[in-house]
Amino acid sequence: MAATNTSADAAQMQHINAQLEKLGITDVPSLENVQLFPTVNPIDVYRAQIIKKVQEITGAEPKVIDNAVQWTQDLKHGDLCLPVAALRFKGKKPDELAAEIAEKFESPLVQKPTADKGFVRFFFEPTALAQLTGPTILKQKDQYGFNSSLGHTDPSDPNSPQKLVIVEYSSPNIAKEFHTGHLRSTIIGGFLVKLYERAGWKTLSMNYLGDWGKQYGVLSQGFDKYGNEDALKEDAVKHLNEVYVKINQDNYVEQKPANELKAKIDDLKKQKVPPKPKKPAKGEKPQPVPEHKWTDEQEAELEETIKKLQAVLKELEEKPSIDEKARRFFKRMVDGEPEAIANWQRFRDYSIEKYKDMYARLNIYFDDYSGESTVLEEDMERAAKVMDERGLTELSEGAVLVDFGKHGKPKLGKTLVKKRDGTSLYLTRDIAANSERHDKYHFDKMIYVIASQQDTHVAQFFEILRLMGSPYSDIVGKCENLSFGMVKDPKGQTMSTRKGTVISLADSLDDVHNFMHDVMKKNEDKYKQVEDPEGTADILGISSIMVQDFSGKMANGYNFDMERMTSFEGDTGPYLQYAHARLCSMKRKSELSDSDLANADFSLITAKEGIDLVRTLAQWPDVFNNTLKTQEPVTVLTYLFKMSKALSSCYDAKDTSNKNAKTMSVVYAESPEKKVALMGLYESARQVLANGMKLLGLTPVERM
Ligand SMILES: NC(=[NH2+])NCCC[C@H](N)C(=O)O
Repeated sequence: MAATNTSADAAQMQHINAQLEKLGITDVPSLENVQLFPTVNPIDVYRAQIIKKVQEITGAEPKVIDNAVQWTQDLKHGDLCLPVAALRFKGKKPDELAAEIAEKFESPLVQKPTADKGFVRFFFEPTALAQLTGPTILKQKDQYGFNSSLGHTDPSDPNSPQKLVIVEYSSPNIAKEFHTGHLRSTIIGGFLVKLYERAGWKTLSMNYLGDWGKQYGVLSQGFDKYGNEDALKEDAVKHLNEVYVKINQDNYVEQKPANELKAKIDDLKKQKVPPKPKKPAKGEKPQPVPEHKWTDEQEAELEETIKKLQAVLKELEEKPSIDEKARRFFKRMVDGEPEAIANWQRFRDYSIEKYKDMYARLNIYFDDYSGESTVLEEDMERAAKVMDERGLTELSEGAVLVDFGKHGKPKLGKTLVKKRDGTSLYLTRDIAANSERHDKYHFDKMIYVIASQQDTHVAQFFEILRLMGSPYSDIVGKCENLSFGMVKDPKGQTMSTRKGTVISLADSLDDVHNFMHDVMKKNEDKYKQVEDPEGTADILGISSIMVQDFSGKMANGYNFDMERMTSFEGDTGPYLQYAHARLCSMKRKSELSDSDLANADFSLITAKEGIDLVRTLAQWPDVFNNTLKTQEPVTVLTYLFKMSKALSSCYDAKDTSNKNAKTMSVVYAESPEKKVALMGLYESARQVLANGMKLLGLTPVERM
């Protein structure tokens, strides 16, 4: 859980004021509008300035101006821009108003703006921007860009209580494969938790294990037959999966004769019914109906055969099968029989232990391992009663179902909420768990990170909760479903356990690890200097997977392509890690300390490439705020690649504005002051890169 830093904002403001004073800039709007921004960053000073001046010129409300001012996609369109139509100003045409604002606008921080049709484009004074931004980043370090007041019930009061968000994610099924879908849920959920923490929320990571249902009755029988204590302790996830696969094969073989018989009977029954005439295609004449010319004896004979087969089937089905035994066993588990529960409990505990190892590799920790098994029968009973009282449910052949068509949502179809034998379902458990969590934690928001294949399931359970009325409907009002697209194989094919094409988490982590380790070993000198090469290879591998996952919108699927994601070229994890490690190496070689850099004179950064890098670094706080709105990791990632590109164009840039200036290389700097300034700039870039990477859940490496 995150903690807030109550005095941070005041301190930040003081620091910025001191910087401004040093720059001799006093006409900054007494910074009154800065209170619009919960956390103060240089970019906010510019916003405040623009708001103030635009207010003076147009008389528009500061809040309205604040909402209208946008950042630009490309620096050539300015640092911030104002689409004047968004001021909702009656009387003047947008381009006239834009021209008027550009004409009258004056500020020591901002150059003369340009009017571009209905837009006013603001370009910051580069020297002042560098002198404000660089020192701010070097001072705020791993806090730069984040906004810890948003998670408070009153963002302007750091002493007001923090809000709580529960993120439910990962949620694998015990004994079944931990597949790429679970991996995707895990890293997206991990990102959301970090995002909310950085915005000052209290967060709770919840893992809702698939650990209940008849399949655990199947598993128990499998363990009796194929289980091995040592293997269970060694790697429960792997072992239980093997056992589960074997017992399911047995189950399949066992049921094969009955299933074949069923198919045969269906086939015979079909023969009894005369074939239906085919619907004629457009323009075609109706075909004559083939005659059903069976004699009565033949009919009777067929009838007889069907009866015989049905008798055999009945006999087969009455033998206690694995399936039937599993059903009975599960019933005993539901009834809480200690003997029935004992094995299952061990399976669960050992599996969690193993999951924890895997999560640690991904830098992810859960506060609560709940699961389908933890949902209380009495809560499901209570929910069932409410559903009944509200007229939501109906009986159908002994089972209970909801027909959404009768409640204005025909698209959601029908769904079972209780089986004929009275046991609960996945859906029933989700319904009851929702309010249980609220009773336990009183969350302000809960986000379910679930694969899009389950969109209908989530839509159904949310809708049922809404229909159930208060308090259920109030609680579901605080819930969000974050649905993500499917991960496919490199050729874009669906991965399936049956086809043997599912990539398991452990295997894919090991594969990328090995790949990156081989890459590292190719450079012997560097390799020798890496303190923990195995650990570093792991981090690089995981970065590859995560960056690939975050490269598009979450709703879109992608192809799991080991070759592409591990490449050092293109927008990949290794590329970002390399950019970070290179900056670290530069700092080591410069032999400058943080306190040397604290005195960096950023006015010495004059090359266009350097200025553009500063301008990009100044945007980071806005990118963070925007990410909170989109909740999309790609918002962060796109920015980090843009920034890394601005950075790499600095490496061989020459300062054309200054005859004596050399390249932007720290080593060849023309004076000790310039060396410090350049290193200060690169260290600021490293800090922003690290902040962004960590927000995504990546661990930036110092050497590789
Ligand atoms: N509340 C939920 N239904 N969460 C999603 C659970 C995912 C489920 N265990 C699965 O692997 O498919």
